[in-house]
Amino acid sequence: MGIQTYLVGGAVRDELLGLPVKDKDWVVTGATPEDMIKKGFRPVGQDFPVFLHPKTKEEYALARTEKKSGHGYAGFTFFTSPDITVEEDLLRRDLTINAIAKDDQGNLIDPYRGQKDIQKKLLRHISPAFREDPLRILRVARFAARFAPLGFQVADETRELMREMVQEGEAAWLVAERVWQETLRALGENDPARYFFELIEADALSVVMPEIASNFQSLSSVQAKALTLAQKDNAEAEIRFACAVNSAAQSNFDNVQSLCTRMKTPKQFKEVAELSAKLLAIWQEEPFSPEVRLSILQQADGFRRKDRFFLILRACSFLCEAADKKAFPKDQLISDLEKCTQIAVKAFVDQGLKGKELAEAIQAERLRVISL
Ligand SMILES: Nc1ccn([C@@H]2O[C@H](COP(=O)(O)OP(=O)(O)OP(=O)(O)O)[C@@H](O)[C@H]2O)c(=O)n1
Repeated sequence: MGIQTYLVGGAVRDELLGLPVKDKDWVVTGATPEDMIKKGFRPVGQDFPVFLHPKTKEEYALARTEKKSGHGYAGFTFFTSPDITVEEDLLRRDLTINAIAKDDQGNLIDPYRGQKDIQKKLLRHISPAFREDPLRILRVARFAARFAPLGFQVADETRELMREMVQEGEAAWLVAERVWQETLRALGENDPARYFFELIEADALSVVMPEIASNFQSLSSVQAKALTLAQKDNAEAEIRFACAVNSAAQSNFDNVQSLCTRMKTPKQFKEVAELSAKLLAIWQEEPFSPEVRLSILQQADGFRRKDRFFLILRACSFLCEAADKKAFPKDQLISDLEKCTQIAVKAFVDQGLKGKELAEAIQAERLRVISL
């Protein structure tokens, strides 16, 4: 038989979909780790049968079978041997469309009918082994978010299986950091709201992100609409996140805070989400006087954190638009900020003002310029 190399996974899928191919993953059959090292490949990690190509640095994995040995994501043992066929390797994978291989002659090896599912636009699991990895619940939701605009749907039986896994408590084993990683990737997809809807369909959102489960109960929720507006405007991930987690409820601040802390989201995501919720509440509840506008600039630290302030303002705008509320006064606040930043602080210092006095004088001047 000798050593055979196959292109697998996302690269083959994307090629068949006519999409640009990003990462190329390869599977090698008929080889031992020693064979790979002799050919100049570099092993990745200690006991994982994955190697980097000496030139391209692409990943070459020895064909393997996997077996679950515990709960959640940690418990996996795998078995690798030169006898394992590419078909056996494909069987352990998640979705049929991800389980097509291409040999070096260009022939497709498609034992689980991935091409047919590409035609039918179905995200369908390959075998009951799908349930061995709860992360796949999130992956399916993420692939739905990516491919929904191409007309893809999750197959009924896969939805059913995902629901069963959640009922059996499998989703509860997902560590928060993994949930965040998948969620961040999903936020960048073409239909990010679909990710949350698929998790609702599987009854998984209330397990992995209970703090925001109520935000996606309806397809036309404000959060879903805001998230879609943000995506259409190519908005940054922080803005998309702020749209997804926002809620008019008073308990929202605590919810966002606990969600971000639990998932260990980067600081900027937490701050943009919290501050946009805060600014919206101020704007909705108080008259939009120069004093309130100045207080908004200060509370959001717009003077020092201008880039972050713009993210917050855009998140607020999408949320207001989605709620059919009057437009958020983004341009007004930007203009206020510009006027304030033009104040020559030096003139006050030159007058001999210091400390509290200086701060008060600048404050008064800021209020004066934005009231003009
Ligand atoms: N929990 C997982 C992770 C990965 N895979 C398999 O490993 C391949 C490579 O995984 P990955 O690079 O994460 O995904 P891609 O399908 O390449 O998708 P992306 O375009 O998002 O990288 C997948 O196609 C799938 O066959 C899997 O079955 N189960």
